[in-house]
Amino acid sequence: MTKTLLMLPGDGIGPEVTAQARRVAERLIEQGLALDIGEARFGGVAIDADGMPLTADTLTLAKASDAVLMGAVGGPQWADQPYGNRPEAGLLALRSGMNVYANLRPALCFAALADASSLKRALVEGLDILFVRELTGGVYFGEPRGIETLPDGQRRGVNTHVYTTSEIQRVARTAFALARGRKGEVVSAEKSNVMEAGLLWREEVQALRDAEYPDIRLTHMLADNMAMQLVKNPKQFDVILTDNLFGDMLSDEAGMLTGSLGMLPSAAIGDAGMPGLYEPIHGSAPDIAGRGVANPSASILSLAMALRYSLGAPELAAKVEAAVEAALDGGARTADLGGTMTTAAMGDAVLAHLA
Ligand SMILES: NC(=O)C1=CN([C@@H]2O[C@H](COP(=O)(O)OP(=O)(O)OC[C@H]3O[C@@H](n4cnc5c(N)ncnc54)[C@H](O)[C@@H]3O)[C@@H](O)[C@H]2O)C=CC1
Ligand SMILES: CC(C)CC(=O)C(=O)O
Ligand SMILES: [Mg+2]
Repeated sequence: MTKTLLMLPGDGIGPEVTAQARRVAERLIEQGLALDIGEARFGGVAIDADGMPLTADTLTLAKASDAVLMGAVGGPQWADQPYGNRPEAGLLALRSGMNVYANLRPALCFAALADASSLKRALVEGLDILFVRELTGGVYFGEPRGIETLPDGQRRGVNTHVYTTSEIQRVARTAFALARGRKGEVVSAEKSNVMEAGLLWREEVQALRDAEYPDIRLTHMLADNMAMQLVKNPKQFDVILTDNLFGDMLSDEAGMLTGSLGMLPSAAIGDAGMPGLYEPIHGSAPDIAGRGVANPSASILSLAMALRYSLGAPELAAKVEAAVEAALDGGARTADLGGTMTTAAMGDAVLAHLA
């Protein structure tokens, strides 16, 4: 049966990198993949055209698709929007609306890029970490939130870091299940020493492991220590389970271990059979947008994750990943990787291995 992919290119470098992922998807369609590709406005461009970053129609389309491939949203043009109408608020609403609570962020160091990392080759060669980040709860979503003016004239900004048992359990189940197909190890990161929500996280993850996944080796690590351990000895980690905020920061840090933030894809998934949301972990990169120099690898690798987790084509996912690896082995490099290739030339280099 023909599957459907909704593309949401978004802002900044989003349209530039998703254009290359689209070329890859179109090549696979030429080769027999049964896939319909649609596209909709999302983020800042949707604010400009429709007055809001995520219209009800776009959310309906996303939920009716098998997979959504998002570019990136945000930029200085929309900095004066009311907070709840910013491009980034649209992304939070999309994640929440699709109920994609588990964000898989693989940090894989391709052999050809071991010298592109800011760490020494020996520390990153063969690196293969899978972050499982909680995506629809925690401090990005907790209530109350806002900025208020106090009686004495000071202003007070409030966000609430909050988790419930079920929110912790469902993402932890995803991490444990994925760990069974890897090394059977999970390290869970929180700040249980200073945050009650972190203590609850630790207790619930441990209880779930004891009750349902006794075969998994679970350890707990405070998130600040993990930030340090990731640059000291990143290969000690296999699956990392963490919350929305710490997962956001720790996975960007891991991006540099692999050579560039422009290499890291992600998959946001929910309950079995529901559509997934796929996106690079990077943002809209206003500093390089419009110049055609962004690295499209993370977007192409996000398409591969969509093929694996939502489009029923794991063999094509592996084929796309192998094509990216072959392009890198052949010397293909955008500026972030120390090269001079344009975004489109990098796309060409990947397509050359998908003949
Ligand atoms: N998922 C999303 O849509 C996200 C959106 N954002 C938004 O993006 C905007 C910019 O945020 P920043 O903090 O600058 O983070 P960013 O991830 O956009 O950029 C950080 C740095 O990495 C570089 N970079 C990122 N992706 C790259 C790529 N594919 N190729 C080469 N270089 C790349 C950028 O040029 C920049 O120097 C903000 O409005 C932010 O809110 C940030 C993160 C995620
Ligand atoms: C809502 C996003 C802009 C947050 C973020 O940086 C991310 O999810 O990686
Ligand atoms: Mg981020």
